[in-house]
Amino acid sequence: MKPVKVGVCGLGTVGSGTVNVLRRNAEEITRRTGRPIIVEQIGARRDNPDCDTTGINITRDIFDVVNNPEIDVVVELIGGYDIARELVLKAIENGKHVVTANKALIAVHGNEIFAAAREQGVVVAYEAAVAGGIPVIKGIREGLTANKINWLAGIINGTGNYIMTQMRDYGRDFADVLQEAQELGYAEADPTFDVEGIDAAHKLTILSSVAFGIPLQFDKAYTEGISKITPLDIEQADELGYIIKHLGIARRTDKGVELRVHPTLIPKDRLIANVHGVLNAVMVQGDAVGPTMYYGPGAGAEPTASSVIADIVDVARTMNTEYGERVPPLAFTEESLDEDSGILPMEDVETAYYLRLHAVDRPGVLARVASILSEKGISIEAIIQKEDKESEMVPIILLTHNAQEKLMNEAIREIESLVDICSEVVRIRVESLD
Ligand SMILES: NC(=O)C1=CN([C@@H]2O[C@H](COP(=O)(O)OP(=O)(O)OC[C@H]3O[C@@H](n4cnc5c(N)ncnc54)[C@H](O)[C@@H]3O)[C@@H](O)[C@H]2O)C=CC1
Ligand SMILES: N[C@@H](CC=O)C(=O)O
Ligand code: NA
Repeated sequence: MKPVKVGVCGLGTVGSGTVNVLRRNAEEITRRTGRPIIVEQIGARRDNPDCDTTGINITRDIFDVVNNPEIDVVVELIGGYDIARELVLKAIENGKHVVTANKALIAVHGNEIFAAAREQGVVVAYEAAVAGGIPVIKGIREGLTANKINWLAGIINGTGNYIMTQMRDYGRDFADVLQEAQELGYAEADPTFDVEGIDAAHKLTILSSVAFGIPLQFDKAYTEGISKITPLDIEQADELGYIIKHLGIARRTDKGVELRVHPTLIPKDRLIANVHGVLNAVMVQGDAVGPTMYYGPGAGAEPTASSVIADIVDVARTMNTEYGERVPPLAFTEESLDEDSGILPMEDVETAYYLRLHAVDRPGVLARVASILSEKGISIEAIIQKEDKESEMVPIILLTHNAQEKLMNEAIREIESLVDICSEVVRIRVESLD
């Protein structure tokens, strides 16, 4: 059968992984696809020593690839927002199918890109954009199609999980581990995207759309990173029976959709609490199936290539069908996307909290803190007051029951204004995930 001709734009970590795996497993892939998939052209600023490109046409201008009439599928692996958007829109205009690993692009410009793809009748596939090698988009979009999905929660940034695991298990320094994650090819070009939760928010935005059938709304996601997590909080959480993980959480409530990324205490006995290193996991709760979890490598050259190539194969299988016969890009038909389903402001979210205060060791401090919380209707589940014979200051750890974020913000402001409280209150949200 006629081969499918692919043009790869960007020959960094994922680009080289994709070319290497496509070539190494060519025979196996053809046995599945029924037709060969060949790399016709690569657009790259420079050669990559990790990738043998012998016999492949290389151009330094990625727009040569989208304008090449021979090419059926453009694979966008340059990353970033602006040039990637221009490249993908041009490819679509030229009638090419597109495969991308770029979550920033899909989360921010996806609504525009999918509309353009529909207009042209082409596919834009993005499995690699969420949780690297885990086929979670396919899992939700196709495998869970019978379900009303109520919530999902995931460890969806490999770099962040790798850093937190290395810090907790080996006491390593944050900056050292981040540098290692960059060398391993896990981190984004701008690693603050990983550390400050922006990358996770991109992925959560995409997951919420395919799970709930809502337009992509990255600008409404609440985002908090991992840079403020301290060894002391990791230790205290452990004593209370919890582990701290950086989670993306999307939940449908009567008031709107929660879309939030932040460090979270989760009970140590949950399966997802044991997902460490560069591994990712996404829990998805469907009304028919119940709880499910998708687990595997969240970053890295070949794991990500695995998803990119799965998308290329999907395109190869469906490129000769009508647009309406294919799985819609966001799982729900475009007409049925719920435009009115608002994202809940963070102040309206309800969750439980871990609070750590530093107080002067004087009688009555704890009572005053408890009274502030109680006036806001926030009830306390557990308190640990540490003794420190060498200091007048003591750490106090509180676990609360569910409370509205707005009321918790007010309570924290009042607690911080007490004369016996010596520093900012540390607040980490707590989720039971059951
Ligand atoms: N590294 C990973 O584990 C994963 C990365 N991704 C996504 O995959 C995409 C690529 O990521 P990586 O391969 O890690 O990045 P990378 O930085 O290793 O590779 C990007 C390559 O694109 C090239 N490039 C950028 N702009 C270009 C232009 N205008 N013309 C020609 N070449 C250009 C760069 O020189 C670089 O070689 C990004 O969107 C990233 O978010 C997704 C999942 C996992
Ligand atoms: N930088 C990302 C790469 C995969 O999406 C991560 O670390 O998860
Ligand atoms: Na994936």
